[in-house]
Amino acid sequence: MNIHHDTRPTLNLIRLANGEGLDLPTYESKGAAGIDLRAAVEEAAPLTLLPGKRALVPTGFIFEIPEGFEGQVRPRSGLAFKNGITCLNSPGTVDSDYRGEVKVLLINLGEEPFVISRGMRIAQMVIAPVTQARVAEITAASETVRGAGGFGSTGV
Ligand SMILES: O=c1ccn([C@H]2C[C@H](O)[C@@H](COP(=O)(O)OP(=O)(O)OP(=O)(O)O)O2)c(=O)[nH]1
Ligand SMILES: [Mg+2]
Repeated sequence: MNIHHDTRPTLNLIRLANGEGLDLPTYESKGAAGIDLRAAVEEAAPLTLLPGKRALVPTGFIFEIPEGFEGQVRPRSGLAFKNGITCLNSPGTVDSDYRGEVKVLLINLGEEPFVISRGMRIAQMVIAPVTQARVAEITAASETVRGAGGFGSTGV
């Protein structure tokens, strides 16, 4: 007998009033890395993002990111390629202790106005493990071959 345990961490979602009727955010293909996030703007009031402008777009859900993980809010490449729409703070960080609505900070880097309608898939969230380091102040850095060289110090 084969017993398969689902070892994936659980992502609890809480639907907010503005998320009523929206599809549950989900992986759109079997191997998708990100969960697509949908715009919870009002049906009757699509959001027009003018060139160069930004907007914080609601998703209609609280995501309870499991402890030891983060949610990375990333752009969708199709919107970026076709319309110049991206996430200004990419990748956005959703902390595991955040209990507010997940929002997406979109910016229009294209040349045309972009209309965001209710339910449009505007970004994706990748659930990724994080390590919290123990922070310790010391007085001198240890020596390495690289030393302070950076920002192209090894050539092109
Ligand atoms: O794209 C994003 C980025 C952040 N957040 C939420 C979840 C995250 O846990 C919280 C804080 O984000 P961050 O730490 O990046 O922003 P901050 O400017 O440091 O705000 P805070 O002082 O609240 O930590 O805002 C989103 O909903 N979407
Ligand atoms: Mg912060």
